[in-house]
Amino acid sequence: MFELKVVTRFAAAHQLKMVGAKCENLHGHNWKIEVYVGGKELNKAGVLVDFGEIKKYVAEIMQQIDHKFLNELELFNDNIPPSSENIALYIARALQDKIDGSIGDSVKVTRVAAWESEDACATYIAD
Ligand SMILES: Nc1nc2c(c(=O)[nH]1)N=C([C@H](O)[C@H](O)COP(=O)(O)OP(=O)(O)OP(=O)(O)O)CN2
Ligand SMILES: [Zn+2]
Repeated sequence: MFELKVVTRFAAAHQLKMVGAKCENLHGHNWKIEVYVGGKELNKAGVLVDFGEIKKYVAEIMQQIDHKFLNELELFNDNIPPSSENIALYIARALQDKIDGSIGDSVKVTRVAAWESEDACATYIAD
């Protein structure tokens, strides 16, 4: 098994109702996102998938959330609040959709880590 990692960043605002009172106030973060994809077979170029292809898809996904008020996006709601956990889950699903539609099922998103500060990170690990 091979695993690749691509790192990106986005800035956004959010409010979270279910955690400490401080987080109920409108505030923002500069999230650092680590995306991992894995697979067993290398192509003729000797790579699992071109880093550039994954970077392109991740950049497209970032456009949906960068510099947005996340609570107002259709991606999130009261049942799916824009926590770092749900942000990681959204990115994982959106990236897998793009991979399925282009590369095929030889490459899977294995993990997405969403760092909302230097010392706090939520990771979604695919089944
Ligand atoms: N499991 C999660 N816990 C929290 C999340 C989250 O997404 N998943 N998010 C928040 C809020 O976004 C909040 O803005 C962060 O609060 P906090 O951790 O307190 O951030 P600080 O940088 O201010 O850290 P201090 O240690 O309080 O200085 C909260 N929890
Ligand atoms: Zn926050």
